[in-house]
Amino acid sequence: MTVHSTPQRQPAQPNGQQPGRRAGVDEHIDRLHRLLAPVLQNRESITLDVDQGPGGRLVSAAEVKSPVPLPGFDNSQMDGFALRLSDLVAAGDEGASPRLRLAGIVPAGTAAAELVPGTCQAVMTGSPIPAGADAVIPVERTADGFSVLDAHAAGEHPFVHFTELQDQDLQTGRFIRTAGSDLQQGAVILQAGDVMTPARWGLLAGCGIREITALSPIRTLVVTTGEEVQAPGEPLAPGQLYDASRALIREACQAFGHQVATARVPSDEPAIFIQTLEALQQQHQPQLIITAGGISAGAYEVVRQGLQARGVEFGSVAQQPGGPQGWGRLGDAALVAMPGNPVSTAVTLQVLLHPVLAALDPACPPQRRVLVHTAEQLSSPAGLRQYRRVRLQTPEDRAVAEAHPVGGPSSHLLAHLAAADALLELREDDTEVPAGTEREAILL
Ligand SMILES: Nc1nc2c(c(=O)[nH]1)N[C@H]1C(S)=C(S)[C@@H](COP(=O)(O)OP(=O)(O)OC[C@H]3O[C@@H](n4cnc5c(N)ncnc54)[C@H](O)[C@@H]3O)O[C@H]1N2
Ligand code: MOO
Repeated sequence: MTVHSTPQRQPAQPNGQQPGRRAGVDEHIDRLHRLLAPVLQNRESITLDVDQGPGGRLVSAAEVKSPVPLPGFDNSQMDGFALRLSDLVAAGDEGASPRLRLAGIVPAGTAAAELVPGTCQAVMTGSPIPAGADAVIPVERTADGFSVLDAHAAGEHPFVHFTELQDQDLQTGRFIRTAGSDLQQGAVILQAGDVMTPARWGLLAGCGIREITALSPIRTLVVTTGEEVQAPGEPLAPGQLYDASRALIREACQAFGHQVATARVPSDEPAIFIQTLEALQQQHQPQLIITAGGISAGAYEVVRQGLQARGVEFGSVAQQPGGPQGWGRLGDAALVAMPGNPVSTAVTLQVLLHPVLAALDPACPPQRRVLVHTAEQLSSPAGLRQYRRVRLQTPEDRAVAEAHPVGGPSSHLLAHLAAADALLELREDDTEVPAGTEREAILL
């Protein structure tokens, strides 16, 4: 959505942040948890067509039991001949290689006739096992292979000569996949809260189930702001830049399992911002609203100016990047106002929001943390938890990866963020961190 800016912009009143009072990172995570928990408490469910598949990360809303066993019937694991082992043993009694008459052919997808004693039937992988047969001998263990099928088709009843049989070929049940050996009829195949993996979709379809109910994905509305920010592809006037954060937040939230709508409000006029935001909220009915930009100490802080009057709080978190933060309710939705620098936005998503969503939403994959060793000497401001963009490399003789910084700590270094594979977490009391120090990193 595009809204034209007003020619005269109103400077913001002095920053609403409490000077000197910074919340700790964990304290702010708790705060976001308290904000989001009631909003995400009663999730709606949706009905999904198993054969179509909606895509995305979804979670089952109810238990599902299988109406059928798997396999659904005894069937062959090999292309070969179904027979009764006692017939085979009897046929080889004289020491000669045993032979049995071919009495029928069972293509996959057809019903098998009962096995006549002293005969065998040709079966393909997946063919039903004729009643009375107790093993399948693979076609490779016969003298003439499936050429005997031609003779059978011509109306003859040729012998099948079995050769090079070994002890394991003569085990009862050999190469028969019995009904229910994978799954019993009535067994629970999905619990409420299970994440829908490709194999689970396959299992539902394999059990012939047409519909399931899933938790409705969290609806998230992403709104980027700032008169200087333009949509990719538009011409840039002096001082303007492209909207990187909308794509960045959209993809992160989709990876969290959300259904995402996005908009850009290129107006630094708080009244226009609020009006547009309310229209978007009405249109998309989001449970979570994420804004980016316009919250710090500048003269034109459209998000803070607009939302403070609606009870949204703004303050500082003792982390870098991502210090300035806003949080609150806007009607039925929880709102998280993220700082505008793209790396600050990314750190807010990964460090502050992700653990809260992972705790509250079974569709959200967990944050992945690993222990690493710093590859070089680093410095960090006292009192802040600093997140450095790093590449992880594990030397051949080590078990723990080394974290190599990618660029400096500044929050505009988007290309460096894109080149990193983790956020190295330096602690509040870290000031000079020697190479080889063990710390945690969050995988991106
Ligand atoms: N005097 C102070 N100045 C600043 C402070 C402070 O405490 N005192 N905090 C700094 C920190 S830390 C951050 S982070 C930023 C946060 O600022 P805002 O949230 O108000 O964001 P903006 O000013 O709107 O933008 C900051 C920066 O990011 C660019 N931007 C914004 N939106 C996008 C987007 N969608 N895609 C790409 N880039 C975007 C914008 O052009 C600015 O360069 O404030 C510091 N200043
Ligand atoms: O805390 Mo800001 O996010 O560094 O640039």
